[in-house]
Amino acid sequence: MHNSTHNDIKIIAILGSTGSIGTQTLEVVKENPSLFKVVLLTGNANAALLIEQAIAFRPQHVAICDESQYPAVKEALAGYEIRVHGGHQAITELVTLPEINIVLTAMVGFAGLEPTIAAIKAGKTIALANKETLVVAGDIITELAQQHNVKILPVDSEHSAIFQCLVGEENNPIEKIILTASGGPFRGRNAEFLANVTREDALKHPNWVMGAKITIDSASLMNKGLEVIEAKWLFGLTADQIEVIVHPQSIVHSLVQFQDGSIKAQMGLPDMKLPIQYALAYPNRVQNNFKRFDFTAYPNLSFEQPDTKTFRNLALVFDALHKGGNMPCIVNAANEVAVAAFLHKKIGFLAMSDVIEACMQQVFFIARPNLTDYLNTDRETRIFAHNFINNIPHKVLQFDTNN
Ligand SMILES: NC(=O)C1=CN([C@@H]2O[C@H](COP(=O)(O)OP(=O)(O)OC[C@H]3O[C@@H](n4cnc5c(N)ncnc54)[C@H](OP(=O)(O)O)[C@@H]3O)[C@@H](O)[C@H]2O)C=CC1
Ligand SMILES: CC(=O)[C@@H](O)[C@H](O)COP(=O)(O)O
Ligand SMILES: [Mn+2]
Repeated sequence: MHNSTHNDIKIIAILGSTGSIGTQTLEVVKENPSLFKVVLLTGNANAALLIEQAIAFRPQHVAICDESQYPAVKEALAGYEIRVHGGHQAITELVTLPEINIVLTAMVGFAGLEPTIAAIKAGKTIALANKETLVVAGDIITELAQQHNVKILPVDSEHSAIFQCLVGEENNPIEKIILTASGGPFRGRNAEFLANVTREDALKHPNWVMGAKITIDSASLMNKGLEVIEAKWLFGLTADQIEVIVHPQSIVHSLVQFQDGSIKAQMGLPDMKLPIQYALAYPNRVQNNFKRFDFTAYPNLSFEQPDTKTFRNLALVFDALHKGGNMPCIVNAANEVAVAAFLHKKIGFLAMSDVIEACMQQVFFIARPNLTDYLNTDRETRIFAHNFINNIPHKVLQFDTNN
């Protein structure tokens, strides 16, 4: 384990550097060259951006998961002292490089699980954006982190907020946490309206610019469901200690209530660079020029109950949490397939919850899964979900007058 003082440079691997979190992380690194240096950048298919990032930041290694893009990246970086790797397995090996202090997991989906496990086993601090890792196998990840004395520092804005509220409260038990949700672009809408929304409608998040998958998750409230499970594992809570409240302005990023009833909140403008910087610089705070919050510009911060009858995903996630075992892993895989199908206009918005519910009912339940069980559950759920989608009657496919 490397211990850093305020003045030590931290050596960072960014998994998913070509995405929304990845590119913002590079902005933070660029602003703080005396604090952070990247040694590994990875992308899935965006070879052009990965090449551009490699030339700008000069990491020792880059890896592209989509092996068909490997020759292009290799050729473009031939004149530089940068080693180019291809395929998923390369990432799982590269995260163990001895010089790495922090692995920032910003790839999307289940693909984050195995590299994160490898990084923890190698003793690396994890700056965790990839919430799906904890949703799928939170028990294994948190136990491994304890065994290897590894910190998991949250990047997700809500969890960073809670983490920041807990500083100095190490001996004070949490009564409950309150996760804020924006409510997404369809807040206040009914099922009749949701039946006809398109991918373009759902991709218009009111407050955050993010990757497509998490943006759809936000619109369906699945993002908040995934965050409930993420919070359970990060902070050692029961489902009953986690409340979700809709806060359309996304200024209060989340809250912690202690046993004396006192509530602490962390606030600020919606900008992921702050939680990214906090995770990388932890335990220090670093001066920056991010736009500051002005209370008078937001005279009405509001809060309301989530509508879990219309947005069924959140209720399904609480069911999955109460059932435990491999049920959250089933929910995650079903949701990944459903979101991809929605983005490809194969199913409508409401059908995403149908896919998840059917998988929860039909995929084999395992009360005490091991890692192999999780990998099998993920694979079997995807097969079941694809079959289910292929059998959905035409009338519930996504309706889009533009096509
Ligand atoms: N965006 C945000 O503000 C927030 C995001 N998060 C979480 O962070 C993670 C990343 O989100 P976001 O940055 O928005 O997503 P993006 O879709 O913008 O970026 C995803 C990144 O992962 C890479 N990637 C995609 N599929 C795979 C795969 N199968 N294997 C390896 N790498 C892959 C992409 O590569 P390429 O582009 O080259 O294909 C890209 O670098 C998600 O888990 C999300 O829930 C959490 C809080 C906020
Ligand atoms: C920026 C971030 O952390 C996202 O997870 C965000 O919270 C999504 O917004 P919703 O509250 O709409 O899910
Ligand atoms: Mn979040």
